[in-house]
Amino acid sequence: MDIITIIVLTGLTNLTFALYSWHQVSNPESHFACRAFALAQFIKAASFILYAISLYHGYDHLRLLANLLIFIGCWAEVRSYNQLASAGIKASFLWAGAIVTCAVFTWFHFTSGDGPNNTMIVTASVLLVLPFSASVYALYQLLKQHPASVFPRVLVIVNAMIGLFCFIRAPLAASDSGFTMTGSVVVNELFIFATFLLGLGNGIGFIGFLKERSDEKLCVRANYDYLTGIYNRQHFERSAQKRLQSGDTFTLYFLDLDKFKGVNDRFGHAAGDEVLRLFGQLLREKQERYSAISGRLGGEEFGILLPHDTRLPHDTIIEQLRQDFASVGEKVIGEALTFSLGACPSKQADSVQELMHHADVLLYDAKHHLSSP
Ligand SMILES: Nc1nc2c(ncn2[C@@H]2O[C@H](COP(=O)(O)OP(=O)(O)OP(=O)(O)O)[C@@H](O)[C@H]2O)c(=O)[nH]1
Repeated sequence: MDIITIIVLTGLTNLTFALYSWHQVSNPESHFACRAFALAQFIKAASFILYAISLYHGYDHLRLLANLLIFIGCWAEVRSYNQLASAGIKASFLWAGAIVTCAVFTWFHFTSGDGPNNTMIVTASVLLVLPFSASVYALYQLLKQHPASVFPRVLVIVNAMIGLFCFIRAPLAASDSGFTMTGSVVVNELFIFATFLLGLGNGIGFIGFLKERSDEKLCVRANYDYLTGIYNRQHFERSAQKRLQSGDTFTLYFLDLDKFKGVNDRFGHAAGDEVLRLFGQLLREKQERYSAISGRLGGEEFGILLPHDTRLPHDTIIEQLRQDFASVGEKVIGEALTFSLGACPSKQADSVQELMHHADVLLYDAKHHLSSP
């Protein structure tokens, strides 16, 4: 495969990533860095296609333009990684980087004589080390934030390797006057091909990372209650069913906040939300401390599944919860709040639905008792 073909392929690959990322911009789950990445890929795609045309026809000034677009595309890519990782690279640094690299390259282009000579390869290779170093810095921040994800690792390696290749290519080109883009230096073809493969890894790494994040967000949305951060009803029931099937013994408690409508009516919906949020937090603490499962089952209805081997007796845990909830009420609305509950031990039912039904009947009795004079 000759150099021009590889460059065209690189441009088409960039174009594919650009179109995909651009399509993702309208997806509400996607990261806002998608737009910057799409823009960078469009610029790079244009630069590689122009570069191929300039080599094919021998248009020097078109090649200068293509080279400048490559620099701008690489700095635009740094911007997208910077946004993705919130790495804190200032916009002024990116602008300065782009302007300086473009200016230096243009100067060399007009002073080193015509043609795709090796001085230009040396200059481009050296200058490209700068944006790739900045990319590695931003992506390393991303890796630190998401150490379990494979994609930031791939991105760091890929960008470090491209930077390294540029670094190695510069002295090789400088020491061999035949090392040009139009000459058939195998080493240069290998460099260009490796850069193409690495560019492929770059796009896959970025898109893979975005996909992983958006899947994670969807998973959280599907399984957790947005207000309290604990499981939603569906996930609570599923988790409880798993415990039941695995033969664990536990008691399921159905908790309903008392006179909650009054909280909303007298203190406003925001205060009501805050009470719900803090109650969810209390349940989450119990979940973490006692290997329990807690969930919001409906508006002001909650569930907690307490295993039978908890350090403290269940009565004590529930009493603590009552006291903590009273304090939440004091804090948010200046009055102690209470909840009613119904409980059902796991051995009394074969399914979670049955367990919840029994607990609900007892809860109803408790509520009825509460509202009776
Ligand atoms: N602030 C807020 N209120 C909610 C939310 N979901 C449900 N509610 C309110 O919870 C209240 C539940 O009212 P009721 O079912 O009458 O319950 P209650 O007032 O606690 O009465 P008892 O259960 O009989 O003590 C309604 O006013 C709902 O609007 C929510 O996400 N935020």
